[in-house]
Amino acid sequence: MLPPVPVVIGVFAGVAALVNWSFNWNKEVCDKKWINFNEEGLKKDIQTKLFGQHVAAQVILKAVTGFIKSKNPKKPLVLSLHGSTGTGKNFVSQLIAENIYKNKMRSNFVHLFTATAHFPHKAHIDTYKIQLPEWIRGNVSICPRSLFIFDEMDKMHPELIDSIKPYLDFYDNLNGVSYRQAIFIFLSNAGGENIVQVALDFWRDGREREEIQLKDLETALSLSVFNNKNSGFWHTSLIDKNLVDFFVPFLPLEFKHIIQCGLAEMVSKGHDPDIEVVETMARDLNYFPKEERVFSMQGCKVIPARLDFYV
Ligand SMILES: Nc1ncnc2c1ncn2[C@@H]1O[C@H](COP(=O)(O)OP(=O)(O)OP(=O)(O)O)[C@@H](O)[C@H]1O
Repeated sequence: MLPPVPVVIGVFAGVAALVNWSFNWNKEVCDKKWINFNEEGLKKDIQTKLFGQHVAAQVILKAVTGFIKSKNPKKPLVLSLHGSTGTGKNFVSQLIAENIYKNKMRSNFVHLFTATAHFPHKAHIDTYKIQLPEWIRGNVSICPRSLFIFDEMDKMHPELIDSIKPYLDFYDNLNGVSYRQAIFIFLSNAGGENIVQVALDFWRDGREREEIQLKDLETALSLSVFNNKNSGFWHTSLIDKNLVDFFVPFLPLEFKHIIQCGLAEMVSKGHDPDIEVVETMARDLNYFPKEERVFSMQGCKVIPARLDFYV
């Protein structure tokens, strides 16, 4: 005998609910289960994984921790990271994401934007400058604690920069969306050569690298010394309204940091760390000044590819 219709419907509804639940239980949502700042984790990662960046480490740790712990931020956190290639700007942005979002860089609430890749055609700027704010607005309305990483900021079109300025500002809300929980990280090489100059001056004066303080680098990061037209523009336009909370300098890396990066890379590739292998690889890289070979030209960027030839 067949079961009565209401029982069949009930069983079907139950199965459907179970399927729906099992499908959704692991779906990332904008809540504490998925977004939970690990203050100690960030501190430890910055202290143990980021090499040779004592100034940036201190500023970033303070800025991010202070902002996330603040009950009532008046604006989103805006960090601008500056320095030459391969010094750890993308890397530290990843460490930040990893200690806020359970899904790390794969989180739906972490957004990486590279103007030259996402918006490559200058002729389409009028469309882009509508799309970019819409994209930010859409993401923050889904999750107020969104993280935006803008790479190659110095190559971004001035009108695009203008289009995102309102979201970095002190507004309570814009069209019903509040941006005060969001974090914006801008990455650029702008000012990198000035930071290098400070590091070189310290080295020539026989002073320890660790003596370099943020105040020694402030001129290097100041607007007056930026000569690139675009980076000058974005810097002016963000600085003039105090939209950037912290300008963070990344120092050029030395031989000993290349060794640290190399050993860490060996471990992450599943090898036993081998100092001889790493030293051989490190010696084959390019350094400046030419004679003394103090600072690495490409920072740690080429290490993952180079190491493969040595292990
Ligand atoms: N200071 C550092 N400490 C530890 N690892 C580093 C550091 N700098 C670079 N690395 C390693 O090198 C890789 C490339 O560095 P990263 O992408 O962060 O450089 P970048 O400063 O963003 O360079 P670019 O300006 O060219 O984008 C990182 O993924 C990391 O593995």
